[in-house]
Amino acid sequence: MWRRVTSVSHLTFAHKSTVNKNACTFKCWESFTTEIPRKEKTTYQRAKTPFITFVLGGPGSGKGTQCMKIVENFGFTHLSAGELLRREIASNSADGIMILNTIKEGKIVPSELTIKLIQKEMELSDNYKFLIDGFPRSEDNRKAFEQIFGAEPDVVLFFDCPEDEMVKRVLNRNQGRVDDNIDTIKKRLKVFTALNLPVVNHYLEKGKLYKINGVGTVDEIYKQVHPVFSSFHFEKQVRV
Ligand SMILES: Nc1ncnc2c1ncn2[C@@H]1O[C@H](COP(=O)(O)OP(=O)(O)O)[C@@H](O)[C@H]1O
Ligand SMILES: Nc1ccn([C@@H]2O[C@H](COP(=O)(O)OP(=O)(O)O)[C@@H](O)[C@H]2O)c(=O)n1
Ligand SMILES: [Mg+2]
Repeated sequence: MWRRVTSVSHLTFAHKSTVNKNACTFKCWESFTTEIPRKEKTTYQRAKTPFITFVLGGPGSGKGTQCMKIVENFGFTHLSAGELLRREIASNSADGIMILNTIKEGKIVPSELTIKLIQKEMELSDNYKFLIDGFPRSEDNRKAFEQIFGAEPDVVLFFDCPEDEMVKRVLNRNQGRVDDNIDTIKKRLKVFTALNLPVVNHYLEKGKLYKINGVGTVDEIYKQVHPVFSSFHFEKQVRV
């Protein structure tokens, strides 16, 4: 478990919101104080100011691979939206069949459902630095997140990779995923172009986007990623 040792004056991350400050003050407070063991609430949870990174890019662009390196180097908690949805399918939840069919078709699961899964993981975490990988995948995802969390990301990484390279990587991924076949990949690429690129452009206009060239070795790509995070001052943490 990680605990921040410096004192923090912000009780919520309302200061980051340009969307709905009241919603943020209320909803984020509520969000980070539910389902947390009582003794944690007053000390650590109050001090937590989330640092949110969205990780965008087409299927196979290397999001998950680079997230692992960011976790190793900067102590982020990695939340893959796709992984959370696959876990939901595996748990035989009421939404499982619908999620499975949506993923097989390369389409986007309703935003509220994905956000609920992300929010639950954030509540359960002792960390304050989050990599939200594969989200938002559409303007609807993005707007729903802003509405529910009342906050925007601090950083948005976008892995820019040519389609033929992404297809090659996905077909070699060998993780037994139902959507890693050529038919579904073609659909996912279409959905990516139509729905994800507007999100990329939104964050570009807001000055939050870090566009990374997704071609090269894993280490070559990480060399572009590392400076994005080393330019931020993260507060010291100690293990307790
Ligand atoms: N720079 C790279 N060069 C070659 N293969 C890569 C690179 N980065 C990741 N891969 C491989 O490509 C596949 C897709 O990478 P992944 O990180 O799962 O992408 P995404 O999460 O964007 O779909 C994986 O099998 C991974 O090991
Ligand atoms: N925000 C999200 C993320 C993923 N998904 C679904 O989950 C699938 C797999 O997402 P993923 O992020 O694991 O896929 P990769 O880009 O890592 O290959 C997507 O193609 C969508 O069908 C979604 O509906 N909404
Ligand atoms: Mg992935």
